[in-house]
Amino acid sequence: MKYSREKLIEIVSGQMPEKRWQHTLGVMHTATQLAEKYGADPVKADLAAILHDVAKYWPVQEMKDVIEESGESNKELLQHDKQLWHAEVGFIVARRDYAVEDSEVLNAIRWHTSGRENMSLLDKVVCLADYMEPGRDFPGVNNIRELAQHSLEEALVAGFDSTISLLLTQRKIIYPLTVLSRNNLVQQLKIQSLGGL
Ligand SMILES: Nc1ncnc2c1ncn2[C@@H]1O[C@H](COP(=O)(O)OP(=O)(O)O)[C@@H](O)[C@H]1O
Repeated sequence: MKYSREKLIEIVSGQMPEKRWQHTLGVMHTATQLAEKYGADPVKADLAAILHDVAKYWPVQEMKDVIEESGESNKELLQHDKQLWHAEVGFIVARRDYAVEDSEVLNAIRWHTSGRENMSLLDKVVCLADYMEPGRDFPGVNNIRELAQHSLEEALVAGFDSTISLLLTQRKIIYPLTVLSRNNLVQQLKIQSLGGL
């Protein structure tokens, strides 16, 4: 890491409006709690949470340039909704500008919006914290918070289902990885329930 936590917070908070920074503070708090509850590393959860939306308010062209110029980015993402780009850009700049080297942290930033198949424990913690931090208010958020008290996977499926349902009502294109991620979690839950028989 290039900066102290305090300095990192100062730099990242300066790149977004106050409201989005309040959301980030909520994600930091919730991600740390979830990490402690489910056995992920709370320090890594906190760092990924600080950086997860770092690029959210970057100009679209700057996000596009970063994705196009990076040797490690998924260029196919540029064919999909711009709203998805900030996670990939966050993943790239976390290493490039802030010298974050931990691949678990980098991946949790990268997959926090779309999810992916076989999400790591830290991916799940950060993605779920993004859905349910205290400042979130959307239909179904309380159900997600309740499910999170006993299962990361149950809560995340409810989170992805709410995103997918909203996109359906808006007749938007669904990024396929989110569907794969959701199905994979449902599969994990099936296996867990068979194990418990
Ligand atoms: N799987 C997806 N496919 C297409 N668009 C998506 C998908 N997931 C999220 N989005 C879009 O990206 C936006 C931002 O997602 P996210 O970063 O999780 O939310 P927020 O801005 O509320 O933190 C969503 O409101 C939605 O419009």
